[in-house]
Amino acid sequence: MSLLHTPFRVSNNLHFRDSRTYSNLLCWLTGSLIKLVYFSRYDDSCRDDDELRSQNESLGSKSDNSRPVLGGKLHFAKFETSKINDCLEFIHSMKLHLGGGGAYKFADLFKEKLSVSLDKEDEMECLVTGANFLLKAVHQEAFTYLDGQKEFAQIDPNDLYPYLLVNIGSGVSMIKVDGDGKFERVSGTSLGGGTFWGLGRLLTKCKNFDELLELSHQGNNRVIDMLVGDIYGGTDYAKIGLSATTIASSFGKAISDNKELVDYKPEDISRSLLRMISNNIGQISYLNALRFGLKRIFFAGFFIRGHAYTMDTISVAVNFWSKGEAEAMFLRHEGFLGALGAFMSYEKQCLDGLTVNKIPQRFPISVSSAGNKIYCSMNGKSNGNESIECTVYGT
Ligand SMILES: Nc1ncnc2c1ncn2[C@@H]1O[C@H](COP(=O)(O)OP(=O)(O)OP(=O)(O)O)[C@@H](O)[C@H]1O
Ligand SMILES: CC(C)(CO)[C@@H](O)C(=O)NCCC(=O)O
Repeated sequence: MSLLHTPFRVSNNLHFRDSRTYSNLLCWLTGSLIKLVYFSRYDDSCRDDDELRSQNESLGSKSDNSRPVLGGKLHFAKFETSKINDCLEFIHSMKLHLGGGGAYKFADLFKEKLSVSLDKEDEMECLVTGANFLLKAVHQEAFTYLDGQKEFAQIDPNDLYPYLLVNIGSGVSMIKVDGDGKFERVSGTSLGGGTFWGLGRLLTKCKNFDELLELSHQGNNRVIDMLVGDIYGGTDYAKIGLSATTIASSFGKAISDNKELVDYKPEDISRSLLRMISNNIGQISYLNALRFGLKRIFFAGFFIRGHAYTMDTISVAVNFWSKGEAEAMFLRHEGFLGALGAFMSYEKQCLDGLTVNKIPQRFPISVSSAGNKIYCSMNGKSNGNESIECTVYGT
């Protein structure tokens, strides 16, 4: 694991009752994006402990009157790694940096600008911890997406395992998850989000990822991809189950056309590229699910960005190859699994006996993590900068 791909944790000292705003920052520095997860407590004047405790109890979660309680929110934010200074400025302006421990790639910068050091965490372990936490504790976290239809999945926390977690970051990791802390990275591919963004940047001259993604909306992949119909005179190859519109060869038309790069529209290139990467990931994921008899596949990572065409392509690939047997699911907090997992592991190590409690607004879900009860509810829009409302019980 290169230092650039090392997840870090910036942790401050924890204060209960004696500070009005309590914040605990998790900073996840990997390939392309820096993810931040931090907890901020409500202003004491807005909600008091009794109010939070009774709110939780009225919604079905038990609390212990003898333990201090903090109400607040888990916040999510991301920055491009190249904009590390914006990130540092943000951490500084939000005063998230007080305290800390550890060190690596950006260690000197963090030390110099914020006077904090960084701890190293295991990437796969954090991804799995984050995924398990979200799937068990957060209402409407997982959803299916097919033919433009988004449907939230009802996940029974007692019937979650086993599943395949596919994290699509710069590269792709496929992890078979069997329980809390029980997992195996069974496969991966280097053709991931970095490939889409890297090749896309070179081929279209797009200046940022969002622009490239936006272009793909308007493109037509048939201009560049060679379809079965292009090979079989416009007809299906029904005997082997291929329709005329199936892609026979991604970018295949570029070899036969007497065209140069400038003759292709950037939007068509972007569309073909997105389809190629998404299809390939969907197919490899399904094959791995098949290998281990896994019915559920959860796709995460910032490559997805809640983008309709990406999700649709992955879903179609899983559906096609599994003949409808397996299902692709996506996560609202797709890009924050590692950061959240590191946050959870921080709790395990440093906040012995601490309980994070959800303020369940309508659908309380109780989940046991490291012996603690966790309850969570969501605010804000999916996959952007949003927050999860929490109450925290100290020992
Ligand atoms: N604003 C953005 N800037 C750059 N890439 C973005 C952006 N938004 C989404 N992406 C996509 O997200 C990918 C990175 O995803 P993510 O942050 O989950 O993984 P990573 O941590 O960089 O990579 P890995 O997991 O391989 O270490 C990029 O390769 C790109 O495809
Ligand atoms: C190397 C990591 C784990 C770093 O996040 C990721 O980029 C990845 O899973 N890449 C794919 C490597 C492979 O299995 O071919």
